[in-house]
Amino acid sequence: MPAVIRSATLTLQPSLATFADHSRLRLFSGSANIPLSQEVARYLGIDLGPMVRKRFADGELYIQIQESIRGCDVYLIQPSCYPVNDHLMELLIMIDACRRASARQITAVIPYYGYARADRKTAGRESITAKLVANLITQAGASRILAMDLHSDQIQGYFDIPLDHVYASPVVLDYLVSKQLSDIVVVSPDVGGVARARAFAKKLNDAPLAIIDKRRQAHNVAEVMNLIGDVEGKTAVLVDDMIDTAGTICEGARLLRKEGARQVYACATHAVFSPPAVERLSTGVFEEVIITNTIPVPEDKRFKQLTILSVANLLGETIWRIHEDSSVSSMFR
Ligand SMILES: Nc1ncnc2c1ncn2[C@@H]1O[C@H](COP(=O)(O)O)[C@@H](O)[C@H]1O
Ligand SMILES: O=P(O)(O)OC[C@H]1O[C@H](OP(=O)(O)OP(=O)(O)O)[C@H](O)[C@@H]1O
Repeated sequence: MPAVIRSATLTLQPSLATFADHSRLRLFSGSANIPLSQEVARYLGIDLGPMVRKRFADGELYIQIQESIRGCDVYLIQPSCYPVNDHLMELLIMIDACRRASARQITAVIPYYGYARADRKTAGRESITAKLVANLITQAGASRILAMDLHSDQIQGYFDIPLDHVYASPVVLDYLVSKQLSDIVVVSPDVGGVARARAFAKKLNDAPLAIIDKRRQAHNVAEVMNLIGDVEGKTAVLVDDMIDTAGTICEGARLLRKEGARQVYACATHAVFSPPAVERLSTGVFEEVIITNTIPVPEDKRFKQLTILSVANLLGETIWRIHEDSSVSSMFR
């Protein structure tokens, strides 16, 4: 089922485009999301750097950068999405290869940060894997990180190297505004997402906010309890960082319908889409499911109500600003 893929309206400032000095800027893509990397490269007006990536007979990975990057500022684009361990290892090997090739600065561009939900101990004898991953990336030789919509803010502090954290919300808001929806109520599908939903509501002319009280009795099992706020007769816009098995967002949508919402939209940055997400999302409970391309969505995971928005321009602009030592936060004001 073809989904609509839309690019953000964001464009390079002409002055930057005209006088762009790309001589020290190098962009390489891991294998996790090559179409996104190509779009970012297009935005920046450069080619992706040549790199050999292959597997030995025993499954071990081999990476070789195929041009000199001595003294260069290198940007490595790799979301650590499924299969997370392979993509993470690939990123680590790419960083190591760049470090040993005398790159001046290595920025790991991680549009989706896997293992982010293991960001604290929720029970005894657990790992804080999000911190372990931060240690691995830093130890491999990254000098800075560019991440998008991290599951929780504390992950920023897991890195002792500079981290730029950007939001996909301008792209999603742009699209939502273009739909001219009326009587919107922004809904957080759980208490953990309230700050994100509140910021979203503020940008939608201070739309009212509702909150769902979600519990998890077991991993990957979402149970919604109560709704705080009024959705009767309104257009409910559920906002989340990711859709994994879609339990959270679908249980939430069902509750909103039960409480009288006229229509329900789902907005999430990261389309993790583990089974049975697609079956759950395509039942018709949603008017539209709006996600971005931080994680590639293969054809067989696309459905009628799905809209994919591109964050490539946003990432490209951020990379340019980092490279130029100009403000990143001013993009979001
Ligand atoms: N990748 C994961 N998928 C599902 N659940 C996960 C994953 N990594 C960690 N978790 C568990 O999620 C909760 C997070 O706790 P909250 O209170 O909802 O923030 C925790 O039980 C993790 O073990
Ligand atoms: O599609 P699903 O399989 O339901 O998973 C996605 C949900 O899981 C995460 O929240 P989490 O349960 O970790 O709660 P939190 O936001 O309160 O940390 C995430 O923020 C989504 O809400």
